[in-house]
Amino acid sequence: MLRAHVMLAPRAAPGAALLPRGPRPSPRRRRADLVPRGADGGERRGARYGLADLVALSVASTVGSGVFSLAGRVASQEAGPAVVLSLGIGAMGCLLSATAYAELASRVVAAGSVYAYAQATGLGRSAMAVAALCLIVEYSWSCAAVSVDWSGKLLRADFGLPFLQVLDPAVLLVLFCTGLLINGTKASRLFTNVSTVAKVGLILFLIATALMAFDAKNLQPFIPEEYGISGILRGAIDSFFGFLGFDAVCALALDTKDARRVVPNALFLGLFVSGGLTCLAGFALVSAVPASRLDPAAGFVSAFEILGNDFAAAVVTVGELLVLPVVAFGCLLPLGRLLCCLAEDGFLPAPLARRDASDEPLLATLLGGAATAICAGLVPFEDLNDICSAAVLSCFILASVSAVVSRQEGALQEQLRGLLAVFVPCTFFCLLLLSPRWTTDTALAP
Ligand SMILES: NC(=[NH2+])NCCC[C@H](N)C(=O)O
Repeated sequence: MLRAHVMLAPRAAPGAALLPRGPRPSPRRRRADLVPRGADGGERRGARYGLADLVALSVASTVGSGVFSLAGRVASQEAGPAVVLSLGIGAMGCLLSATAYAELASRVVAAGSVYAYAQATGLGRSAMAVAALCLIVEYSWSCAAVSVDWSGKLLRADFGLPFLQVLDPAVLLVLFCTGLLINGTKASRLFTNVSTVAKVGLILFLIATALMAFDAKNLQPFIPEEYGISGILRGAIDSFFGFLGFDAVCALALDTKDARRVVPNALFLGLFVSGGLTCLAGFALVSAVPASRLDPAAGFVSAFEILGNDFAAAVVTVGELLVLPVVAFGCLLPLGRLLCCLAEDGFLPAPLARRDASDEPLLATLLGGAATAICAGLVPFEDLNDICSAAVLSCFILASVSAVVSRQEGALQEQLRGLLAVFVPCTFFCLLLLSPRWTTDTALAP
């Protein structure tokens, strides 16, 4: 039997005190507040994450291919110096979805992200099932895709490590991330924070080094004739992947102090930092060398080679390998919590809902890690990428419709729910059918 994990409740219910301060919500929205069952506002005992941790996690799981692969690729093949506009449009698209996530996260404290939002707004079991499936695919397959991409870079760098001939580095990375998660919050938080600081440091180094070679001539013409506006928009679609991952923080709501305030703030702050760094890196790249001379597969490395700065090129090659694993980790972290939440609701076998002494979903994390390692070892990269993109888009659609439905009342809300019970699954299957056509050969092909 399905056990309601979150539910609609009147404003006076326990937990309402945790609603964010600031401008008072309109009376209409106040009546539709969504609060989790339980008198503690939904937080688990010993909620351990704060704003800085969540922003670090958001940047950790978001900043990656946008800087290291997509900026160079879009600049050299689709938009020229106007790559900055492509990146900006991609970031704006994610920011719009982030507003829906933030509104819901300020009203629902649960580990299930879009799944919990669909549940709390009463979208019905089919929408909840689609949400759960999309989230599992998003977390697990994007972790596998990032690991496969990282493994390709490692093998190309050819450090002469004999055991890499036998063991697949992508599988090893997923197992490493799983091991860290099992080790508990302390190890995970340390790894995330240290890797994020290193990643931000590396990107600031890239930006500063590239800007030192700034030449305004490289930005002329800003929109090359052969690419035009359509090139900028194609580039925006490709760069979209570079901004995904910001929603990972929603899955940590139960582990966060004052989640209703902290999670929405972390969503925006994380996306601002990630978006700002990625756009600035794109600008620095095309201002340092002519976009047409960049190697689409090796963005910054090729730029520094053209500039004759071998030291910077070596720093990027090694630095990228060191800081990318945290992107895979950021994808895997929410997966165990989601599986645990699904088990609590009766969608998955009950043992998966078990938590260890420090309240970590041990079995669910192990299962999620093992399944992801198998995907990383067996599924071709393009398939991972296509299905993952379809799943993420479905999650964004679900978050937006949940936000819209939760603002309505009475008969209109009922009608919308009925409509969406059909619309959501249909959209998901259409996206699945269409995905190979519009995402193959985009983003991170190794
Ligand atoms: N939850 C996700 N979809 N994660 C994928 C994150 C990928 C990350 N933005 C990158 O460019 O490497």
